[in-house]
Amino acid sequence: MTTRLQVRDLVTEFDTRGGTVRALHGISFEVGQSEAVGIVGESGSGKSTVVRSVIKLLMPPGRVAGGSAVFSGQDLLQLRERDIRSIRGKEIGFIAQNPFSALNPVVRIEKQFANIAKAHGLPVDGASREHALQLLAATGVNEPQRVMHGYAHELSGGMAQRVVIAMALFLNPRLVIADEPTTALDLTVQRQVLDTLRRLTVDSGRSMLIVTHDLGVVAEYCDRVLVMYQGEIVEQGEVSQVFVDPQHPYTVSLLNSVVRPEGDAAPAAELSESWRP
Ligand SMILES: Nc1ncnc2c1ncn2[C@@H]1O[C@H](COP(=O)(O)OP(=O)(O)OP(=O)(O)O)[C@@H](O)[C@H]1O
Repeated sequence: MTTRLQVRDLVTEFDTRGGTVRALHGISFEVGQSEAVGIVGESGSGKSTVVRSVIKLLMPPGRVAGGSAVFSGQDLLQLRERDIRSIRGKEIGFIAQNPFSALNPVVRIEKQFANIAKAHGLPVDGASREHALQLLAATGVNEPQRVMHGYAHELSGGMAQRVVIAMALFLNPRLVIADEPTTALDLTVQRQVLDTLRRLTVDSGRSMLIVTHDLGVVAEYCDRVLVMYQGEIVEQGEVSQVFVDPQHPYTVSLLNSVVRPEGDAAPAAELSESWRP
């Protein structure tokens, strides 16, 4: 399998008043071509920090303190801001948890698509507009023409997230990174959006790295899984392997939390209590 992203010994720290907090303790993983990799783990385990570190979208006081993230032969972590910007959007699409934070409230959706193309020196013409409309339709946006003319505030959360996904796919990135892309959506919409995301990425030869707290999403949409606990990957492997025969006690407790007879998932705090390193 061709490796698309190779992360090695990633260390990320947050400088706080109380001192330096190490959020990632040297983690390593890969994402292959045509592969969807899920990152799971309880709240605060470091899932978002991983993806934000890799694409250099970590907000201060966070900083990468070590390691590498090689994509297309270059270490993203060593790139200057200008250079990583030319990769983000074009070669790596990013979908954040809150779609409204990714959309500009005062610019029409159509113009936002155009701005993405312009930022990468690509033509804005009838063909690019048609491509945007097709992506909006493919992600399940009703009346794409009307949406293109409108503003973000006119959209429901579900529609806004579909627009953000269409924007992330607009320049045909080879890797799409999504941080809890469907958490804000209701279950039916969640499935539709994830079906579309998988079809437009992995099924089209691209790769996907998706952060989620939902093991069902991983089981259904991912090929491999990384299980995180307190800033470390405690287990990783094929979903079919890890979910059927987990090797690490934390993975076991995580899986048990969703397959309880009474059908309730254990809250994260309880989950931590059930397994201590
Ligand atoms: N602004 C910050 N200041 C200090 N420490 C932080 C900050 N943001 C994150 N951290 C540290 O990084 C750890 C990982 O946070 P992160 O948001 O990556 O976790 P997560 O697994 O994505 O959680 P969630 O599922 O709730 O989004 C936290 O437990 C905390 O120790």
